[in-house]
Amino acid sequence: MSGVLVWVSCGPKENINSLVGFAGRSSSGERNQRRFSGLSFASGVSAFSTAVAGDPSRSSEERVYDVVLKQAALVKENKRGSNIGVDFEKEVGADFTNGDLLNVAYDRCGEVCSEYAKTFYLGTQLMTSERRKAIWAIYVWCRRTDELVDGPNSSHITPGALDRWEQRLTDVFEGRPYDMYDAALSHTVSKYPVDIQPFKDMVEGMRMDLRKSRYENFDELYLYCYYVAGTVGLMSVPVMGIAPDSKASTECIYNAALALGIANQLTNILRDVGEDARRGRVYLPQDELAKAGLSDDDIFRGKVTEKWRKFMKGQIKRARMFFDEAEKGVAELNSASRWPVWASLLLYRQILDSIEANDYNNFTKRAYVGKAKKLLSLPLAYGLSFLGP
Ligand SMILES: CC(C)=CCC/C(C)=C/CC/C(C)=C/CC/C(C)=C/[C@@H]1[C@@H](COP(=O)(O)OP(=O)(O)O)[C@]1(C)CC/C=C(\C)CC/C=C(\C)CCC=C(C)C
Ligand SMILES: [Mn+2]
Repeated sequence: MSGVLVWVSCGPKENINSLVGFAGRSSSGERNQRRFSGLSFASGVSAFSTAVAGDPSRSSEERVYDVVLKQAALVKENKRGSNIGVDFEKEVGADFTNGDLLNVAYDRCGEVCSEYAKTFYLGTQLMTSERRKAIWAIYVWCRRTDELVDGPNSSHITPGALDRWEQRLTDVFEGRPYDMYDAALSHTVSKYPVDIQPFKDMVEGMRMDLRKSRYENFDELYLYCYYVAGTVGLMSVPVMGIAPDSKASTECIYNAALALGIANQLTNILRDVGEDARRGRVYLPQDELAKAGLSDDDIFRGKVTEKWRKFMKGQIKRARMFFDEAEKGVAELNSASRWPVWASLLLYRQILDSIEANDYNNFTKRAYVGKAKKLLSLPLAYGLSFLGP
């Protein structure tokens, strides 16, 4: 690995092996079927750069960390969170400067959110109304983007369609929304220091899903997880806000946000092994499978063996390490934003417990968190949200 990566953690300094490299790669140094179909495509293609591109000799972790530093710097420049971006009133077409229409647009985002992510929607109720609306707008954009490759029309999605979606994103950021949901996002990005890069990177993740169905090693998988989920953390922090009395560095808070996205996506992958295999997809790192004496065929066969249990234990351990890293940052967020974050963290984390309770049968049994456990997690999250910096 080239260079030494100094990872900024919000917690007490500790010397853990790289979360990325625990399964064999060298340590990176000190670490401190409800579908949303509201899609329409705009025309127009342009040339796109891969946001987290650059020197392929550098690890994904290093390249993604550059993005974390850049995002943190942007928010810092803006003194951790007032307004930058385009002047919405000036830039956006007359229709959407109408406050009523804008409220309708945000309400629509809220409706989508409550339909697709009920618990999360509930969690946003504690946030201030402005922040809540902005998080809904971001949620809807992410959901629509994900639907491009995961939704009912996914078989028709081409790289060209993703290019057009990315062009449309640029238009949204420049104050030219195409529809109501876009208008809400245009407004959000004009009010909060939200940068376009994590959004572009999520589109890049969708491109990756189109062209790739195997991951050679964890470095490749890490990049995918950043693209499709770590980005969500980076998009959300500028809206959720940082506690005024937080002494933590902005980098460490972004790092925790990234970790939560990665942890969620790894959990998603472990939960969906059987489902993904039936679609011909194996997200698990090929080199780690081989090291465990396993292959794609074992996954397609779907038999829980001792080898599989052992392998899964390692994968679950790694996902938990990312959750631990994320936990260190939640207290640093603005107090009203902590509840939804704790709720999503606790609920997603319990999916890992459920995989264990299913004796690692993630081929034919879907791990889920039952209603009772969900209900218990919400007051627990509420209690935890009082823990400040
Ligand atoms: C407050 C809060 C939790 C905010 C996040 C809200 C938001 C903008 C969510 C968007 C989620 C979304 C639709 C992402 C698109 C890609 C995708 C679907 C990723 C998977 C999510 C789980 O969805 P689901 O279980 O429905 O998956 P299926 O499509 O059905 O397979 C992901 C696994 C990733 C979601 C990632 C997050 C929610 C990251 C959250 C991180 C933060 C909010 C940062 C918190 C800050 C600190 C400091 C810890
Ligand atoms: Mn999905």
